[in-house]
Amino acid sequence: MKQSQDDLKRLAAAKALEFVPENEYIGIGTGSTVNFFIEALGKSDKKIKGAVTTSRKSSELLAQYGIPEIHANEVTRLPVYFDGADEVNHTLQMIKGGGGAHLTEKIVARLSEQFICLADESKYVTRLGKFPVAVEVIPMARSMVARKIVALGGNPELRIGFKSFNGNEILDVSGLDLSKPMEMEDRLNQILGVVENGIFAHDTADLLILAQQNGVELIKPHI
Ligand SMILES: O=C(CO)[C@H](O)[C@H](O)COP(=O)(O)O
Repeated sequence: MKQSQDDLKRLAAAKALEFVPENEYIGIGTGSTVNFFIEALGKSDKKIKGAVTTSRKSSELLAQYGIPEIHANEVTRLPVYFDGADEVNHTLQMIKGGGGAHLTEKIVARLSEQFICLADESKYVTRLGKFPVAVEVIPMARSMVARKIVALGGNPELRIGFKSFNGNEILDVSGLDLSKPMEMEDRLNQILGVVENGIFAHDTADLLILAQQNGVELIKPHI
């Protein structure tokens, strides 16, 4: 029987437990795949010291499972960070930010020695760019930033009713040319008023746990 997308997310989350180090702090991202991971971790007998998280939702879930939380400013490094993605390509560059948490996610990813991405097969793509790029903006610069993004070839749409963890707004941008993801990540971030965007071309994953209909595959970046 065909497994649902949620079944596959659960499978990736369960496999990820094998990579959780005991007695360490770890980084934990945001999203439905990560929710399954937190649940699996909470129900397992793995003992970690605690986790740095990237959203209120993940914090709440950690608390629900009795997993201690530690603030990012209290650690100098994390051995590993677990998170999902909206798209991931064969070099393990990603588009993230569907949940609007890409700024905190990039910070925790950069604090971590290893990034393990958990995804169902629908996320694995040969070319990034179908999923809109989330661009977090300072509210008063929103229109100015939107005009610059149009000049870059993108179509920005305000995410209505959404505020980021830091009180900023999100523009979801479709139509960008992501044939050179690093360049676009940098160009977007150079616009005054942009806080951070959801292209993870510099902060690639080190390992992808990909759940597919025929099983879970561990994928390293193909350079
Ligand atoms: O980047 C993210 C949140 O900002 C998530 O990792 C991404 O949106 C994937 O979410 P899901 O696991 O719900 O499919």
